[in-house]
Amino acid sequence: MEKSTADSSNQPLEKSDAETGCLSIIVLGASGDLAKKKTFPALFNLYRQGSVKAEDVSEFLQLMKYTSGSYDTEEGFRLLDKQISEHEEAKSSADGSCRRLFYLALPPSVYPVVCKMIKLCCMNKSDLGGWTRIVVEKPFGKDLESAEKLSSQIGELFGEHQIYRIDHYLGKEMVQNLLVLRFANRLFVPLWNRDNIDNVQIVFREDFGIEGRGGYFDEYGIIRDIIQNHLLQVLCLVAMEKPVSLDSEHIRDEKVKVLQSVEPIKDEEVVLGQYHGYRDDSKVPDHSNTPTFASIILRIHNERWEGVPFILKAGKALSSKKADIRVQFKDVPGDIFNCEKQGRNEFVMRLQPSEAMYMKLAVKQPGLEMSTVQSELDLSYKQRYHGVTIPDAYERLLLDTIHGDQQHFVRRDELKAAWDIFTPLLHRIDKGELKPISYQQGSRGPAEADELLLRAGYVRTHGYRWIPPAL
Ligand SMILES: NC(=O)C1=CN([C@@H]2O[C@H](COP(=O)(O)OP(=O)(O)OC[C@H]3O[C@@H](n4cnc5c(N)ncnc54)[C@H](OP(=O)(O)O)[C@@H]3O)[C@@H](O)[C@H]2O)C=CC1
Ligand SMILES: O=C1O[C@H](COP(=O)(O)O)[C@@H](O)[C@H](O)[C@H]1O
Repeated sequence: MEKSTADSSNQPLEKSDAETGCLSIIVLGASGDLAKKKTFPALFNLYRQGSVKAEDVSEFLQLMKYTSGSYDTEEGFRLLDKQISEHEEAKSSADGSCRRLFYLALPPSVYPVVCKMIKLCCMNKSDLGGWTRIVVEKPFGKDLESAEKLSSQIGELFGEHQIYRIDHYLGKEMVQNLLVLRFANRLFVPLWNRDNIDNVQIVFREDFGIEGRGGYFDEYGIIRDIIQNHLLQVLCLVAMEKPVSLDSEHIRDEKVKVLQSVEPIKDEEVVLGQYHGYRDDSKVPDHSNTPTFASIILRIHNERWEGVPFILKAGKALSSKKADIRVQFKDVPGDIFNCEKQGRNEFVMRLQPSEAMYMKLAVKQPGLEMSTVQSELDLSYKQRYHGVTIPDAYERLLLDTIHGDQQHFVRRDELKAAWDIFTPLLHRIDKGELKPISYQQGSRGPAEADELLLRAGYVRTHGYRWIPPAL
């Protein structure tokens, strides 16, 4: 554990394996939407799993204390500190160490002042060890400059080992599976490169619009909301080299290298959309230029990926709700079965809904004739892992923060490299130099996005029909 009590240098003073002692989780912004929808349900589920008899939500609620106060004055934070200290004294654990986890479910504009107040009033004071950690949510900045400013402000108060920048996609089962799949299977090792892979798609679709989040969404748009963080993090795990070990720094070192190898985005490789009716939201200006859909090709300039387009696509108010990664392989040279037109090999990982991975491939059509058909090797989690509950991303990530594991959190240089990629494009959209194309709600988004996909080299399978296996 890090002993950060009397440490003003922001460096970890001491490490030990023990993660014991009184734990206080302080949710700042407890009455907000994020806390209601994600943070408290995740905490309740963690509590329920760790306790034998706590099925009852009232037991969980009894563990909570609510304090209200202003974010920019010492008074409220002194009171908060007093309450945490009382709790720590009441619970005084065998080794006397105390752990304080501050979860900032707040607008980023107040992160600096809140962090300042925590540092001033609420740090772990136990002489016997423990730690103070800060969890921050996205959006972490609006562009490179604002993100760096925010990072510097928080970085003056806390060490990188104390800051946990959440990207909840890194807590999803199938996203966490990526490293295992790529590096624990000999099957994939020789294939995962430009010699065999033609193109990669990382797709997020939602079948509902902004639903009351117009104020937030119009300021950020789909690129800042989904692509610059969630989809780009997935891209890193798809494209990175094998890390030296599973140590969080080793993994993040490799992710940074991928991000730094991304080439500048070209205008002709971007399609933006805005759904018809978006501007009806009372908080959205009548002439808003904010995209609710974007399809963007990223190109990675390195030995493994030169020439392979990574198509990142995200949209709101579309015909379906899903998130998946689709890796399309090249054609087989010298096709003796004349099966090329039936479609290429594709490896698909569906992150949601219903986690699955499947490989689309050509097989002999069952029967007397020597003809081929496109079929699949299918690992559908519901069928294969019958009765297993897959934990919510926030549950895993909260547990990681308690265990001090930063593997699934975004490091400062990673964040900077991510903003580096998208800032020029975002600035041009903000200035109105690039305009979104209008699309109908419940559609696939602008037809131009499918045209871009074809131009990128994606070959669609026609006539493929999946028959779900019976349970
Ligand atoms: N284990 C499982 O659960 C399995 C499920 N299936 C299901 O079978 C169905 C077919 O699977 P699959 O072939 O992989 O996926 P799809 O046919 O849904 O998509 C394949 C590709 O074609 C694009 N596309 C889809 N519709 C259109 C369109 N009208 N015009 C242009 N492009 C389009 C998709 O883009 P975009 O991604 O943007 O939609 C994607 O790039 C899916 O519903 C899939 O979920 C298949 C195998 C296993
Ligand atoms: O971060 C966000 O993610 C959600 C989608 O999360 P998911 O886990 O349901 O895929 C999205 O609706 C929201 O706009 C965005 O801020």
